[in-house]
Amino acid sequence: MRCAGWSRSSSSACWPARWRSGRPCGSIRPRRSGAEVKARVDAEKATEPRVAILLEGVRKRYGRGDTAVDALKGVDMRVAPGEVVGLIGPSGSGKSTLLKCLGAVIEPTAGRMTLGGELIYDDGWKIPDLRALRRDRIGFVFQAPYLIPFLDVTDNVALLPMLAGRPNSEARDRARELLDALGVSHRAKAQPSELSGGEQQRVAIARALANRPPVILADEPTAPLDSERALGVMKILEQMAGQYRTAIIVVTHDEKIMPTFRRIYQIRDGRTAELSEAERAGLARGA
Ligand SMILES: Nc1ncnc2c1ncn2[C@@H]1O[C@H](COP(=O)(O)OP(=O)(O)OP(=O)(O)O)[C@@H](O)[C@H]1O
Repeated sequence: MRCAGWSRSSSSACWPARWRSGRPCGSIRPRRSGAEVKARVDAEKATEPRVAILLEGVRKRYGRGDTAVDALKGVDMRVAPGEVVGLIGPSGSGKSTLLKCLGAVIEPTAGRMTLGGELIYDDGWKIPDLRALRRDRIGFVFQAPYLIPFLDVTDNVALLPMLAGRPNSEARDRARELLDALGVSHRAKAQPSELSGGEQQRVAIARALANRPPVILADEPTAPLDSERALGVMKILEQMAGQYRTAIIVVTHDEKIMPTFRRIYQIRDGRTAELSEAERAGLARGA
């Protein structure tokens, strides 16, 4: 699938001046302890909605008249907070279209979509500010990390919370906590070009989590990686989903990671079906 490059909206003109000047921002505050993080996650768990992503009869028609294409013909899907779900399907089956609808990049034609307990689409958008929805409620992870080359690792992660209006110190604290959780805190001051591919992908995952979105959409996140690294990325996504109660949908063709999913949706000819245990086992064997 083609990636909707994260950097597209990242014109330097709209960034805070302190980044353009290269000066460090925010004060250094002590890291949160593991117990504090756990207490916060437990508190969030107690009040979280039971379904993070609910799609009901989502349809998407491109074009009109004789040339219309019904890419989605009534998609149903349910993902719980903290769950990592696979989405597979042959080329042209509608995977990209589904991610774009869910990511509020394109508008569906009909149906209902609920995200983090909030109805965002019901035969029309229910949210006035789709840009804020994408920035604050949905994290994106792509095949390539798309880190901003002239910001250090911490600023790459802190950027989104700052754009969402968080104070510098809080945004940077959050970045440090995530880099720590992902095992790359020792690279916090490095430039992206100084990182290995695996480290860059971890930073990209930290960035996707930075606004604590209820949902992450991951588009072929392991495609260019060898088996060991691909399984490493999936393990991290699982851990992060559990720790931050984020629902993650992973679009993939990658056979290596099929055994890691407890649930897989298959999209075929614009409709979704959840694979049975036997079908998942068959996929895991490469059958
Ligand atoms: N902008 C568009 N205008 C018209 N038709 C489109 C558009 N985008 C996608 N389609 C069509 O919608 C259908 C689903 O396409 P989509 O890109 O969602 O599939 P996909 O499963 O992501 O495929 P792939 O794995 O090859 O990326 C295809 O028939 C495609 O040709």
